[in-house]
Parts: sequence; structure tokens; C-alpha cells
Amino acid sequence: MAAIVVNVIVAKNRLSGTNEYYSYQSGRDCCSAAAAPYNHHRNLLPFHGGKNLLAWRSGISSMHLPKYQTAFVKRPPIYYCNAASSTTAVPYLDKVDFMKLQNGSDIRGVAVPGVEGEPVTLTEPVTEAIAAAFSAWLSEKKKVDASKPLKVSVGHDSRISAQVLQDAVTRGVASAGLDVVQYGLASTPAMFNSTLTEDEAFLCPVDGAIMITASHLPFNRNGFKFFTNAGGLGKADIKNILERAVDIYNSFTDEGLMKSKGKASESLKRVDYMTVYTSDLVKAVRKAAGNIEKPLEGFHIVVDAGNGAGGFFAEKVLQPLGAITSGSQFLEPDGMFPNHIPNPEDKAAMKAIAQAVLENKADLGIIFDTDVDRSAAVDSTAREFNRNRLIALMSAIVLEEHPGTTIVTDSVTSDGLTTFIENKLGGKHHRFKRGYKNVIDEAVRLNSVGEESHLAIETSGHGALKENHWLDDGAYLMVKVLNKLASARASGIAGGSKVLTDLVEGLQEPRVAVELRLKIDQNHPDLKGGSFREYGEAVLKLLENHVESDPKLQKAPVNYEGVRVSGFGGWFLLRLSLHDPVLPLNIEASSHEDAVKLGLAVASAVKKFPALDTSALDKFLQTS
Ligand SMILES: O=P(O)(O)OC[C@H]1O[C@H](O)[C@H](O)[C@@H](O)[C@@H]1O
Repeated sequence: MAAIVVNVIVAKNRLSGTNEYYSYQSGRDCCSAAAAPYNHHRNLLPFHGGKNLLAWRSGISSMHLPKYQTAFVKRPPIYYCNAASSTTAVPYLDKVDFMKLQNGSDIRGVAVPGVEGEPVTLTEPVTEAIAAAFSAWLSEKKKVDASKPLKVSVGHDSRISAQVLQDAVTRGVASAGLDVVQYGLASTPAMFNSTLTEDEAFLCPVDGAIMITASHLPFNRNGFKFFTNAGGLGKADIKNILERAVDIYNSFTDEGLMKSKGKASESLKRVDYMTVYTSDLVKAVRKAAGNIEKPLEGFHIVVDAGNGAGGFFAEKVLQPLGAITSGSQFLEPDGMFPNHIPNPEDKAAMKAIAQAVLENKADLGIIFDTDVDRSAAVDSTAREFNRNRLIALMSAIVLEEHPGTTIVTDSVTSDGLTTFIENKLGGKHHRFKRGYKNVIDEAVRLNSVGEESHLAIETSGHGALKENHWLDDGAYLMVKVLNKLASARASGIAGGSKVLTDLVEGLQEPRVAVELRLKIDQNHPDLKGGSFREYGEAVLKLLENHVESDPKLQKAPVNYEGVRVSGFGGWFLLRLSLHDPVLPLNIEASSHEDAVKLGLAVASAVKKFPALDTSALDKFLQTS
């Protein structure tokens, strides 16, 4: 249970039965500040839009925390009158809408209190119930041999709630009778990989894996991704797990919760799995370079991990391969993300790595998102390989190895990319839907019906290759880039990252490329009790009708989501967000004027929907 009393976070420590208060001040300007005294919390410096940040943590090992997160203040307990110990349902557990925690094929929620309007949804008991539900789901999927319990690996990114949630996940899995192997700080792809690795010394392969992450979302969020050796769980399985979690949560008793703590300590093991995973990456580069020990000797490559989990790449992958990594930045895990959002789609993040490359006169820059399933790069002149350019680069590499293969991408890729893949590289571009799971599943499907595909990749920087078990792995994408660098040099081509830049030569890029996100107000009377999805579909239908009656616009002949339209030398796509009550609008054109013409076509349709917040579009149309 968590209650906010005069802005101070009060959280019940279920196991000790006490409530604990913690507050701390955070933000760039206060890294060295100790915890704010209880009476002085109102005087905290403004942070994140002027809000005071107060956060609760318990049981977080200081090992994983940067200096300003370690100074928590413990306050005397307040006892709730209904908090008596019980062997029936636990009375202080909040009512939780588990189904709202589903975010496509992930689970996401708020794990840290203190942000106005964002109450904690991912509490320890909720987490414990979800982990127990996954374990029950897994036991049903796999044939359980009673003499050998199933094994589940658990890892996390750098978020400040990671340790608490890892402990709760451990209790949930153990309470279901499964063994738990904790990896600590890990990447999402490493967790999937642990279901495939054959190495008993590292207790692998595990039967299931749980990654605790909310990718690039703000510090107060967290979530879970689940894997078996068949890949990441899909939407239907996540829904099933959440339904199971409701029942488990509702039948929690104090006694049961105490027992799960005991079981957790009995069935828990810890393993340094990242060593196995990183040595596999190193081996892959060495093999591709003809078994040279240090194929990157002399290359200067800087890494920007954005204070996420990707710092390992410099020391554990690049250095053993001989690369110089000085100037690498934000490698230390810090769940407050004090430098920039760890997201290769973010402009500030790309600017930071580009600057680091120039300052260090490096050959290449590599940047990861928080949990390392996404990545991007910059060449020695600071030219970015992200979004369409990353797809173009990866397509060039993969099509050299597999001529004519189909490249599956998300829906917001540019027309120039299609021309590049099909005319310059001789491949086939299959522009599918947004969502990394969607593109991967589509590539797998194409192969199953006889259409060869070796790469599924999104503009977001998610990418998976057939040769790597369709594992969605930002680090492996970079391994492919490194292979190219190393093999070019082995065949006598000098010039560092120029070999990469040359590979995307000829890719036409639009002068203007924007994404405007139009929010649907779910409480607006115009929804007439319907869902935001139905409302969004109605907007799309009307837009489609408008387009059909306008001779200057042409609907894309093949399109898998939303309304994609060409006109004025550019294109737009309006679609429903995968997760949010939002209609993202992407526009690309060769001039702002043409982009505005496309935007006006959308505006004339969307204006008829009062629950749609079109201010982002209006603002775009007003700028000249
Ligand atoms: O539909 P949107 O709101 O733009 O979100 C789409 C994105 O959602 C998540 O971040 C997924 O990891 C991405 O694979 C996906 O592309």
C-alpha cells in the first residue's frame, strides 16, 4: 500500500509490517545533495517541469545507485488501522486494474511515486503476482518434470526501482515452485539469449526469462518483458498472464507472502550471465573477421549508453576486440538518466553521441537505449545512422550476404528507403506495421510461406536478424556494423567508417520529416461511451474518404495500418498508436510548404473530431 501524506511518500514494507518514508532530491543540479529532511521537502529544487520529486525506495542495494540516490531518510512508522496480520486476503493491498498494465506485448506501469498524476501501479505485491502468473503460464507450456523444477532468469536495466522489483519477481517465481536465477544488470536481448544458451555452468538454458525494464520511458516507470526459447511473449499471452495475476493477487495472504520470501531465498541463484552473452558477441565479430583475435585494433569507437544497461559494450565487447573506447560516455548505470534520454530516436541523444565522436576524433559512435534492444550509430563525420539511415545501412549489409532478400520494416519508413532497397540494393522492401514484435513476426511468417527474409527492423532502432534467432538485439545490430568495418580493413580498404557511409550512398532523404502526435481525450463526450480505438478508427475512415475525393492525393496501394497517402512530392501516414490514445501523424516532404499542404489535407478531416487534440498539427501548420 502506498499513501501520500502531505506530499511525503508513505509505503508499507509488507514483510516487516511497517510503513517507511523516503524522500530525496534529484536532478542534474543536485547530484551531491543528501536526502531532503522531512520537514524541508517543500523546499526541494524544482525538477522535471518544476515538480518536486519525492521517491520511495526500499531494499535497493546502494551498489546499483549513483551517489545521490543512496541517501534515503527512514521515518518512524505510521500504522494503518486495517493493517493487522492475517491468514486471509491481505487487507492493505490496493485494488489494481491489472489489465491496464498491458502495453502491447510488454507490461508497463509506474513503479516510483512522486510524479503528480502518476500513482504507483507496479507495487511489489502486483509484481509478485505477475511473476507467479508467468511461472504458472510457463509450467503449463513446458512439460514439467517434477524432479527438475523449471528455471527462470531475471534481469533488469538501470532503473531506480529495479532492485525492489527484481526481489518481488524472485518471490513470485519461487512461490510458484520454480527456480530463479538472478542476473542483475542485464540487457533485454541477453535475457532472451539465456533461454537459448547451452551452458550448464551458467545454469543455461533457462526455461523462461523476465526482463525488468520500461525501455526509454521516464525514471518512475518500469515493466516486464517475458521470453521463452520461442521468443518474446505476444499480446495474447501477456493478457493471459495478467488474468492469472488477478486471481493470484486476490488470494494473497500475509502467511503466503511470508512463505514466498522463504522460498525465494531457497531457490535463488546468482549468475554473471552477461559474461556469456558478451563473449558470444565478441566471438561473432572474431569469426566474421576470419578468426582474428583483435579485428578492431586501432579503431576508435565511442559508446553512449545513456546511463542505461549498455555500458558493457565498451569494456566487454569493443576492448577485447582491440578497439580504443576512450571518450565513451554515460556508461555507468543511473536510473535518473541525468544526461539524456537513452533513446536513439531522441534528437538530444543523437546530438550527444555525434558530439562525442567529433570531440574524440573517433571512427564511429554507437548509442543504445536503456535495455539495449535498440541502437544507432554515427560515422566519423558525425553523420547519423538512425531511423531510415540505420535501416538502409543494415539492409545494405544483409543484402550483400543474402541478395534479393525481403527487408521487413515498420510503417513509418520513407519512400526513399523503398527506392534505395529495391533499386540500389536489389532487395524487396516490405513495409509492415509499427511495433518490433509485429515486424519480427511478419518476417518469420514470410519465411514460413516461402518468401525469404533475413532482416526485420524498425525506425525506432529495434532490429532482428534471422541468423541471430530473430532476437531483437541492438548490440547484435552493432556487431554486424563492426563486422563490416573489420572485414573492409582486412581486405585492404582504409578510411574507417567511410565504408559504412558509402553503403548508404544514394539514399534519398526528405528535407522535412515530422511526427506529430494527436491525443484523443478519452473522457470527451464525443466518444459517446465508445473506446478511443473506435474513435480513432472513425477519424481514419473520414480521412480516407477525404483522400479518395481529392485528385491531388493518392492512397498507398499496399498499406497495413492507418491511412498512408502520397501527394505534393511527399507522403503522410495517420495511424493509431500501438499503446496510447494517440493518432501519430508522420509527414515527409521535400519542402516545408509541401509538408504543410499534406498537413492541411489531414487537418480538414481531423477537425471534425472534437475529442482529438490537434494542437500539434495546428502549430506545425502555423510555422513557416
Ligand atoms: O505506436 P507508437 O505509440 O508510436 O509506439 C510504437 C512503438 O512502441 C514501442 O516503443 C515499441 O517498442 C516499438 O516497437 C514501437 O514502434
